[in-house]
Amino acid sequence: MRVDVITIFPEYVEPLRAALLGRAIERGLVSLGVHDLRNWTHDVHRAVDDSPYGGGPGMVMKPQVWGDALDEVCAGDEPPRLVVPTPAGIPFTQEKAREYAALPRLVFACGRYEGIDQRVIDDAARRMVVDEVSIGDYVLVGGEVAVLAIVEAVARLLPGVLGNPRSAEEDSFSDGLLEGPSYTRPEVWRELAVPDVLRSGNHAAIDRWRRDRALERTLDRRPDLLAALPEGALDQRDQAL
Ligand SMILES: Nc1ncccc1[N+](=O)[O-]
Repeated sequence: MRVDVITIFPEYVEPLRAALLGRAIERGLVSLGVHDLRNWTHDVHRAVDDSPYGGGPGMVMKPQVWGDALDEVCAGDEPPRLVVPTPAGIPFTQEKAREYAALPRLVFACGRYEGIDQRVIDDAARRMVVDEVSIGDYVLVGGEVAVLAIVEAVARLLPGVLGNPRSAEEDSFSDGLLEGPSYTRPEVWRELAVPDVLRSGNHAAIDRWRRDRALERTLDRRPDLLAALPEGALDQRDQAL
């Protein structure tokens, strides 16, 4: 997979080259390009923003600069998926991460200030699929943090990136529920014991216990996820909980 990030703070996304993703890059599973948006400015001040039409606070990023940057970075036979992180976007979910993990190319446009001139999105949408996505209902200063989160969520799904591929299948959200509690040695720690069933060796009982804890936690913390489960996802026993 080829990932390109366009930002005015290229150093902000350098962490992508570390750890998990660093290994994926070394092994050629992901190739990463980071581009400084200011390379496409033409004035001595290297301006990337201007005041908003209609007034209002803050600044808007200029269409000409972004247009030239996207023309160059998105060039190629296969148009990339253009991902624009914004608090005004559709929710980025594990399902979206799985969708992106199947794509050959992702280009991330990191907006700062009050966002990017809408015509940049509208123009790009003439040539490629553009996703405006949000990683949460809060306002960050720019899209770079969202890119770190999205690229990590996607890269860990790529075959060969994670040591144990099963963990990607079994983590939270893979079955629509939150993951329940986990335990490791020692059996008792500060007078807190590991639930007996987990040491019973009875795998059917263990799976049942884990699903019950996941259902309870999801009901308690994210009832919206329960409501979103496909028809029939909960069996009789689940309903009883
Ligand atoms: N929440 C956000 N705030 C600023 C930029 C991007 C954002 N996001 O969620 O992708």
